[in-house]
Amino acid sequence: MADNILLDKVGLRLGGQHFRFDGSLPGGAITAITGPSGAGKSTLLNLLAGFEIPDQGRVLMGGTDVSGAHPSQRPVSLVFQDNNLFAHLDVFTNVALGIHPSLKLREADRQVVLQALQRVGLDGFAKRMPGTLSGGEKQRAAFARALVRQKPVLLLDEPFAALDPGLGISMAKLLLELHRETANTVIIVTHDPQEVARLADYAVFVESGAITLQAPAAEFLARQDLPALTAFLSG
Ligand SMILES: Nc1ncnc2c1ncn2[C@@H]1O[C@H](COP(=O)(O)OP(=O)(O)OP(=O)(O)O)[C@@H](O)[C@H]1O
Repeated sequence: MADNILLDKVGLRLGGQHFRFDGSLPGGAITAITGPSGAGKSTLLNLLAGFEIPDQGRVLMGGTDVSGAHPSQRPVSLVFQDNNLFAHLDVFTNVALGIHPSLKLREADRQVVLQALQRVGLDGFAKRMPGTLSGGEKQRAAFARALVRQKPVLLLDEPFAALDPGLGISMAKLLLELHRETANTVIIVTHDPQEVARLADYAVFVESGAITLQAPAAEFLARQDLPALTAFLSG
C-alpha cells in the first residue's frame, strides 16, 4: 500500500513561471507541503495528480514512472478545498463516482458507499444534494469518495482552509484516523503551521518554484535558518 513518491529533477514551465522539483516524499506517511503564496505548492500537487505533465524529469509512485499518465491512471485520490462534488448528483452518487465513473454498481459496491458515508459521519445523507450540505459535510462527502477509491496515495489541497477552525480540527482528526487505518501516503498542502504540527510526519517547504527544505516534521518546525520558513512559522 505504501507508495513513496519520487520527483526526479521535474521541470515545468507555466507562462513565465519555471518550476523545478527534486525530492522524495515518504510512503505511508503524512507529508505537508507548505510555503509562501504563489511559491508553487498547488503546481507540485498538480504534477503528482497528473493535471500537469512535466517538461523534464520524472514522477515515480511506488517505483512506477507515472510522469505522462492521466490522473485516472495514477494511484491517487484527491480532496480539494472546494468544488469536490457535482452539484446535480446526490451524496450517494457523488461518492459512488469514486468506485466507478460509469456508476455501474453491484450491491457490494453500494454497501461500500454506505459504509464510507457512515465512516465519515454522514449516515442518512445519501439522498441529500450537495447544495443542502454545510461546508464540513461537503468535505466529509469528498473524504468518503476518496475512501472508496482505495488508492495508495491521497492528495489534499488545503482541504480545511474554507472551514471554521473547530471544524478544520475535527476533519484533521478524521484524516489522521483514516490514515492510521489504511497507512496510505498522504500529501497535504497547507498554509497553517499548526496543521503541520497536528498532522504531518514529514514536511516540504516550497519557495519560488522549488523545494528548499524537506525534513521530518519536528525538525522542520524547529528550523531557524531559512528566512521564508521562519516567516511562515511565525504566521
Ligand atoms: N497555468 C498557469 N499559467 C501561468 N502561470 C501559472 C499557471 N499556474 C500557476 N501559475 C503561477 O505559478 C505560480 C505558482 O502557483 P501555485 O498555485 O502553484 O502557487 P501556490 O504556492 O499554491 O500558491 P497559493 O498558496 O497562493 O495557493 C503563481 O505565480 C501562479 O500565478
